[in-house]
Amino acid sequence: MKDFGQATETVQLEGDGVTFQARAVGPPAAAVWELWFRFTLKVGNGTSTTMAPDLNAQTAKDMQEARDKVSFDLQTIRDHLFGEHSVTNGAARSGRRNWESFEQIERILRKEPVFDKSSRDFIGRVEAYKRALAITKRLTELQRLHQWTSEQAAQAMLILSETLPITLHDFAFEPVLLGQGSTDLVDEYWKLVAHKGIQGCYLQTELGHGTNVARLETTATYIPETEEFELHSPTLTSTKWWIGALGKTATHGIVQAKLVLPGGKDVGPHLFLVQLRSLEDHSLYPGITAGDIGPKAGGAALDNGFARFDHVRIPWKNMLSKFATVTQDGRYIQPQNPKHSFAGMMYIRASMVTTAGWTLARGITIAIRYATVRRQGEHDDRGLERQVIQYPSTYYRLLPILSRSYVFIALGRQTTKSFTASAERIKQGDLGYLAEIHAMLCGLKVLVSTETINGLETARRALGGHGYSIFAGIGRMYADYLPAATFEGDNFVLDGQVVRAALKSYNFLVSTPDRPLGLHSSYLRLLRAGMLNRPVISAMMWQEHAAIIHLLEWRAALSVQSAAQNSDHPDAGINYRLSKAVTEAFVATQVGAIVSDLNQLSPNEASALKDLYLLVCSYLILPRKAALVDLLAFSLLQRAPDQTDPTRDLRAAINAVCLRLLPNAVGFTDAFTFSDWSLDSALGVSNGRVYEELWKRAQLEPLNQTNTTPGYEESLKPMLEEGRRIASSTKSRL
Ligand SMILES: Cc1cc2nc3c(=O)[nH]c(=O)nc-3n(C[C@H](O)[C@H](O)[C@H](O)COP(=O)(O)OP(=O)(O)OC[C@H]3O[C@@H](n4cnc5c(N)ncnc54)[C@H](O)[C@@H]3O)c2cc1C
Repeated sequence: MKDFGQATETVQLEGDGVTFQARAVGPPAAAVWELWFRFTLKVGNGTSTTMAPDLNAQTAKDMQEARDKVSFDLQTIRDHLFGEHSVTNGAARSGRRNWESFEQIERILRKEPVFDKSSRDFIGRVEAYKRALAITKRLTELQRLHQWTSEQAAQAMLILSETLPITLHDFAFEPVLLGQGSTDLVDEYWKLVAHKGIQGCYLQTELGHGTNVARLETTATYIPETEEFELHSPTLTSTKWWIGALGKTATHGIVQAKLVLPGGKDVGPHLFLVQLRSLEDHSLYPGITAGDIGPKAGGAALDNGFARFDHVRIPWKNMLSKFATVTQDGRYIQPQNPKHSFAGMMYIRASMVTTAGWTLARGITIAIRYATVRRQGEHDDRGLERQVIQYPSTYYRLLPILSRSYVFIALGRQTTKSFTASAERIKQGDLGYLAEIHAMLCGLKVLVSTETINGLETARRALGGHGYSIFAGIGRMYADYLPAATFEGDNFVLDGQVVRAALKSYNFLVSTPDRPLGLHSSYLRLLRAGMLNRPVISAMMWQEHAAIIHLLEWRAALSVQSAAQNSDHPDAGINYRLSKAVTEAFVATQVGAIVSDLNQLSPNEASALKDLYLLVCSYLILPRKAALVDLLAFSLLQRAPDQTDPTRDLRAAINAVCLRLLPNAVGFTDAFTFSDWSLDSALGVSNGRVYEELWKRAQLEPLNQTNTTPGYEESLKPMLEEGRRIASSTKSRL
């Protein structure tokens, strides 16, 4: 190693056609090394020399070039994405207005120091929890100050993208209390709930039981003499567990407990409002033992908690008795329709579709931006390596995620709309579509959470090693999002509910062929028409949304028919397969509806979006997807006489649509309009300068704040000293 002293010195290494040069500038201890290399390219008989570009500066150029290539008007795509979905004062707001509201909310949030994200990756759990409370407090103040609607408040949460205990109040406690409480109870509490004068949680799961609600052990025994219920946790396994916001935050909870009537009759789980903590000093109420369940794989800021009840008394009116009730003298009045109680869960699942869409949008924005500026591999005549997004194995992974995020956002809008409409009808006692909507939401919840989890991990891996850094932003999101596959119904359990509903619809169709079919089971109409209309496969059909959608509907219809006719079929994966078939057919038809609306747009934008949605449809059939297996199993995909591989045209079509989408990939992610502040990712920065951003963030690492590392004196130093001492006294090799 050469000591360069104070002077600027240069070393040079020459290889075959390449010259590396390195120069040290400044004093030896703090020399800044400048490295560059020179290519000597032989062109014909002559020789030309090219300086390799500055990799760091190139990132910004690559990003700009990618933006220059975008073929569509960004604002049109953005307005499509933000779509018409909200009705205020009876007037539909356009996508533009909706985005403006988004933008305005973000401008307000960005100014607030409490929402600063720069230190969040370096803090421990207690700090993360305290930060979440501070964020929640300010968010509530801002909502009041700016008179945000609940929809705007939800937008603020999406923009912030933080895990907050308040989520449980908004998405679980409030809808269940207001939807299932008696009029008197709702009258007493709605203002406190709306203005966050109390904080709620939803206590269903126990240590010993989650999915099987019927076997919950917590009891609520009615005492007619005092007109009270007595809540009790009789065993360790009856301890409520995993409850979001219960650990430290909630003042109140809705407890799912077995209702025991005077005389000891158990009439199964019912809901009760329980005050958990004092509104004076936040101490736990007598008879209640509660706390945080400890660290998790993600969600550090959320206090998932446990609770046990030791003969805790609550007043009679605290039973959520809109549908089932106990009279003051202790008689049980059954609900007219037990399905009424689905409504709370349905609300949460409907909102999960939108969350999934925007979560995926964040992940894919980071991945596509980074893959655009990251260069690896062979270099071209400018000395530039290839942008990793240009590798087929990269764009083939990333573009389908992009297309899915667009679909989930649109589906979320649609789902919330239809849920709101049906909730109104349910309130009026019209339960006609309840089962259908319940099945649809179960299926969608499974599909969007599974795809979002898979999509985030795929996007993270596409970032290479840097994807593992917390600064990339995807790992944190993945860890926080992961339990969505489990809460609000374990995905594999929900598959069973989708299948049960599908088989029921099929049986109705067989027994009453003229019965109208709901939206979620409209694919069954194909069985009515007979087998003659089975699709004819051709290379061209992979270019057509309608043809692919038709194929997916056929797959669903034949899968359900086959399962119904072979109920003793020994297929352990039948629920998973069938649920996927039914939900993917539904999603595909929804995509069809979105595509038919695109004709209102000008040709450039319409054709770009059509390609994006075509990729969603065709990707539903790809290998590793259950659909392909089903299509082959039901002979829906047959080999052309001149082909050996019946999937070849499909694979070629997917590659072709990816190549058409590729120049617009950055544009599609820009249309989400995430600011750098909101995205909070070193690899997803809008200007492409990812290396500078990584460098900047690494300097904030607390370990880097001292010259000598913490732990040096007590551990590292003695170990090194001992090692050197032994080395100096050891004569022979071990
Ligand atoms: C981060 C997080 C937050 C949560 N928040 C809350 C909350 O606020 N309130 C609350 O009440 N709960 C909450 N939960 C609990 C959550 O609702 C349950 O974890 C979920 O319902 C699954 O129950 P379980 O964990 O007991 O799993 P189990 O029911 O024990 O399931 C274990 C396995 O068995 C399979 N399985 C179980 N039953 C069946 C069946 N019938 N058919 C086929 N397979 C089956 C499942 O697929 C799973 O693989 C939360 C959980 C997490 C992870």
